[in-house]
Amino acid sequence: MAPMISIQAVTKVYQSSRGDVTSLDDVSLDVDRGEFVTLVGPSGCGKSTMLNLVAGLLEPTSGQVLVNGAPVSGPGPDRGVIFQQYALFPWLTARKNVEFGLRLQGLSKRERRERAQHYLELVGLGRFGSALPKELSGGMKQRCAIARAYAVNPSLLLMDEPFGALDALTRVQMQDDLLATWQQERRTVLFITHDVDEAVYLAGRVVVMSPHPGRISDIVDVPLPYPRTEDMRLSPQFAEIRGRVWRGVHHPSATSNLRGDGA
Ligand SMILES: Nc1ncnc2c1ncn2[C@@H]1O[C@H](COP(=O)(O)OP(=O)(O)OP(=O)(O)O)[C@@H](O)[C@H]1O
Repeated sequence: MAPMISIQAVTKVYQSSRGDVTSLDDVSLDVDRGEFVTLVGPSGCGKSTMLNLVAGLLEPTSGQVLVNGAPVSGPGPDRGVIFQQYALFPWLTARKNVEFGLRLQGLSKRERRERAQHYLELVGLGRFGSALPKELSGGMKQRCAIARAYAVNPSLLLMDEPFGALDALTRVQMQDDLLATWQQERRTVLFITHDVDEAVYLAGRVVVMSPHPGRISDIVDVPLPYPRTEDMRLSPQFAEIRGRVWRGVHHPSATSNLRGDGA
């Protein structure tokens, strides 16, 4: 079976007023169905560019991106995208926000309502369907955005720093909530973060990127089972994996020779 995502020798060059900027340089990556992969790296290493290429919001300069075996030629309902800013419609209730994407799928009013309720419950907002976004906390808004993305039943979730605007405690809670949701309805997830701890805690595989030009400098397996727990987060094994990812992010030249050695 084809991998869910196949990024094949992709280079992306932006034309800007300051000349050409090579954002991604000959990057290849396959992600299997049901995998949770995090992308981590310093600012400007091309994480968002990579996610937007998979989302179909950008086109590669060379190389190709396949989703489910087919070349990406634009956005589609098979891919749900969640950005740092919650992007909820402020004039719609939480339920109507979740229902919004379902209208395009031609579901009846009753089906839309049931599906929205199911996903609101899945993210712990079952009792907040009639609340407006301004009545929800930052974490609740982001859970609502996740419910909306899940409800359209995408096979792939693309998340660009979704917890970046949240305080540290809410963030940890959101990580557990997201993993719980993912374990129940296993979608493939590509998740961008600056936070090394978050990258390791969530992922089955961490892809470490380095900038100028953007490349993959290391790929680190996280062999910890799900569900992930606080004890795991505080374990020596976690510390060891985090150490390797940390070095990859902060001292990219030291780890770049690891690439491809399967270590
Ligand atoms: N529209 C654009 N025009 C010109 N250059 C761009 C454009 N978008 C991104 N870039 C450049 O491409 C490089 C990669 O940007 P990208 O946003 O993908 O990185 P990132 O790793 O997601 O960064 P951050 O973590 O800060 O969001 C950067 O050098 C950036 O300045």
